[in-house]
Amino acid sequence: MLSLRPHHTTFPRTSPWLRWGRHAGAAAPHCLSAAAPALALETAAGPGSVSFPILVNGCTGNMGLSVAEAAVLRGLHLVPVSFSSREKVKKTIQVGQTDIRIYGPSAREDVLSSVADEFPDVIVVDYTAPDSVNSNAELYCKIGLPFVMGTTGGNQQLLYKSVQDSKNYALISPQMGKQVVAFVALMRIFAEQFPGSFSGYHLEVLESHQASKKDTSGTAKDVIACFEKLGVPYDMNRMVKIRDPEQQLEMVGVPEEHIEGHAFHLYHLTSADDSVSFEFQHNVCGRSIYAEGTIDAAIFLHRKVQSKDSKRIYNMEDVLREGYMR
Ligand SMILES: NC(=O)C1=CN([C@@H]2O[C@H](COP(=O)(O)OP(=O)(O)OC[C@H]3O[C@@H](n4cnc5c(N)ncnc54)[C@H](O)[C@@H]3O)[C@@H](O)[C@H]2O)C=CC1
Ligand SMILES: O=C(O)C1=N[C@H](C(=O)O)C[C@H](O)C1
Repeated sequence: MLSLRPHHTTFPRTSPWLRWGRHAGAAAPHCLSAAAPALALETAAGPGSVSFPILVNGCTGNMGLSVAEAAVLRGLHLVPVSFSSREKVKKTIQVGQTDIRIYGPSAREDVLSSVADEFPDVIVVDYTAPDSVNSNAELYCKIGLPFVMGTTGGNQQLLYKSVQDSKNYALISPQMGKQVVAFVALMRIFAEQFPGSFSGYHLEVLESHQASKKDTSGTAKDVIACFEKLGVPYDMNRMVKIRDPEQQLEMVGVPEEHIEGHAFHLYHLTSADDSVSFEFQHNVCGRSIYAEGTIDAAIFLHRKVQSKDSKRIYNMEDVLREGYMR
């Protein structure tokens, strides 16, 4: 019998992830192993083939690098510049045949303006840090650079307002993994169809990410918003955030090779009298699902810009609805 009780701050011995963790051996084959060929990325582009310049901001980090590699594999033209939060950085990063020069913050506006002149059809992808979301977005909007914002956190209301006010094009999503996006969409439709249907239920949420993740899962926040509509209030401060590699190995069951890149989420609902329970999980090993989704998002946004679509702000559900769900 599951016994997730309110106000647990640590894992109870009977936590479903502890149970699940015992079967990690069975779960692991579903995850990409570290020895798998570099990303299971197709070289073919999505629906129809297309190529355009793409600038990936945050190439010094894990997601930025994965997206840059995926862009090359999908035949996009990688613009050879990216940025860092640190001023004194004399660095280049090689991705495929391209040497990407990394600039400090003071050069951002000049370099981006030159990029906009040289590559008028460029799409910018941002995978930086939560505290850079708003300032980066404001700059892209000021210069008129369409962007895909994969970075989570920041002030989301302000982010949307910046894009709206500038009439720039943007695709914003804390989750680029298309199958996970479809799951979140399902939860949203569920909540819209049956609001309040889980009134009286109790919700526990656990998320586990690599230790370097600074913020709380943006995806979990979106799913929780659906549970709230279903009638289950939730205090975000109660979310169990696991960043300790030992706990991830022993309790969560993350395969060792993915301790530095995983996103496991568990939502557990219990009825008031404990007689009914529901459990939802979405567990990702590695980053290929996000990198592939991000390239689809960039291709989608490029098409919207080229066709001068009147809608300016998109999310990943828009991408899926237009047939990019492969
Ligand atoms: N939308 C999605 O599907 C996903 C979103 N993310 C989000 O992407 C962001 C980055 O994640 P990771 O790559 O794992 O982090 P990371 O820490 O590996 O990389 C971030 C990089 O950005 C650099 N950076 C920080 N501020 C910057 C700035 N102002 N300008 C340029 N570069 C800057 C850092 O030096 C670092 O190299 C996080 O917010 C994370 O939550 C991560 C995975 C999937
Ligand atoms: O930082 C990550 O790794 C991830 N961040 C996104 C989020 O916060 O929802 C998506 C996924 O969980 C991976």
